[in-house]
Amino acid sequence: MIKLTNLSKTYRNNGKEVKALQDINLHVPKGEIFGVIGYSGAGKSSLIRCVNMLEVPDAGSVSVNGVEMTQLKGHKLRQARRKIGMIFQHFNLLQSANVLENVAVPLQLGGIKKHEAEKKVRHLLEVVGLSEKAESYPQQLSGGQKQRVAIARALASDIDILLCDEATSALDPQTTDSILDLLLDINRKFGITILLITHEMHVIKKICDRVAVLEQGKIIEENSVINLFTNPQTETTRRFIKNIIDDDLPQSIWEKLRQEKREPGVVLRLTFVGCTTAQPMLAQLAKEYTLWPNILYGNITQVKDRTLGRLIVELQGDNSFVQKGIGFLQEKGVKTEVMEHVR
Ligand SMILES: Nc1ncnc2c1ncn2[C@@H]1O[C@H](COP(=O)(O)OP(=O)(O)OP(=O)(O)O)[C@@H](O)[C@H]1O
Repeated sequence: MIKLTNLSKTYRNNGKEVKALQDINLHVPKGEIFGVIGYSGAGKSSLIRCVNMLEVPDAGSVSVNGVEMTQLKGHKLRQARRKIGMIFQHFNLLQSANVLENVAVPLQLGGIKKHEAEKKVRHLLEVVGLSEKAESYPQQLSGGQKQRVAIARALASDIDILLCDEATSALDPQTTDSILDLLLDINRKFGITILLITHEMHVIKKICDRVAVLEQGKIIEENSVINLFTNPQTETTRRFIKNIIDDDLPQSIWEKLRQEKREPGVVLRLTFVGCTTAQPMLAQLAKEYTLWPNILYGNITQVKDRTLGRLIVELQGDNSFVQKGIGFLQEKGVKTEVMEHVR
């Protein structure tokens, strides 16, 4: 649906060059929610704005629904853009127009009759949960309500694709979640493909199917979200994940483990996906391998519709049994990392 191939964008100001995007390759299939995450200045805005040609790339291809966007101009470009909605961090609503009029803007531009437009707008306001606010003006709305208006306005054009440019960055955590739920809802109900950019891993974790990590204009990692969480490849990704799942032990516990006279063993980080709970496996380790699992940390979280569990356990016992125990866990599909050997 969206295919970026060898995309590059360099800004040139007063003889200075900034390479904002370098050789980007990305494919977003129809119906998917795809997230691009990166720190400030990574090139996220440049990337998303190249999809609808708000920013024109210097090189490479932008194919949307099989149409090469870089080749379009004038009327043809406007026509292609009509199928690509966009929402922004600061909502971009007309302050002098009420909610109804704001949502009706694309319909008026499309020449739809007033009473038909109003019927459609009222339906869309119902979809985004804002029927009560049809006559209100933007300054009378909360941030979350303003974003709902912007989403309804995007939907008014019967879009195939929605681009979300840091759409929840100005909102508090609770409102962020309600807007993310709405995005998930319209993705499922209308089959709209969503490409979003964000600097918050929470956004990726809650609604995205796949994710690309952008750093200094380059994609340094791309994966399904669950695989990114279970098997991050770069330090940047690990840092993003650590912001929401901090699964290292506090220094005081490490010190205690190192100072106390203990049986030899290992400290393991276990990662398991799905509804498997680690508990029976730990009981089995004790029973079958005469190991003593000591749980030091535990966390279960939701990654879109999958469950991701993390445990840090100390396994005490004979080394050959420890190795067999690790083999047993791996056979059961549990990712096992040795954090430290305790002697
Ligand atoms: N119009 C411009 N002229 C010159 N440089 C620009 C322009 N727009 C962006 N840049 C530069 O390009 C790089 C990428 O910027 P971009 O806004 O795409 O990153 P970003 O990841 O979206 O950052 P942020 O999260 O802070 O918005 C940055 O170094 C930025 O300073």
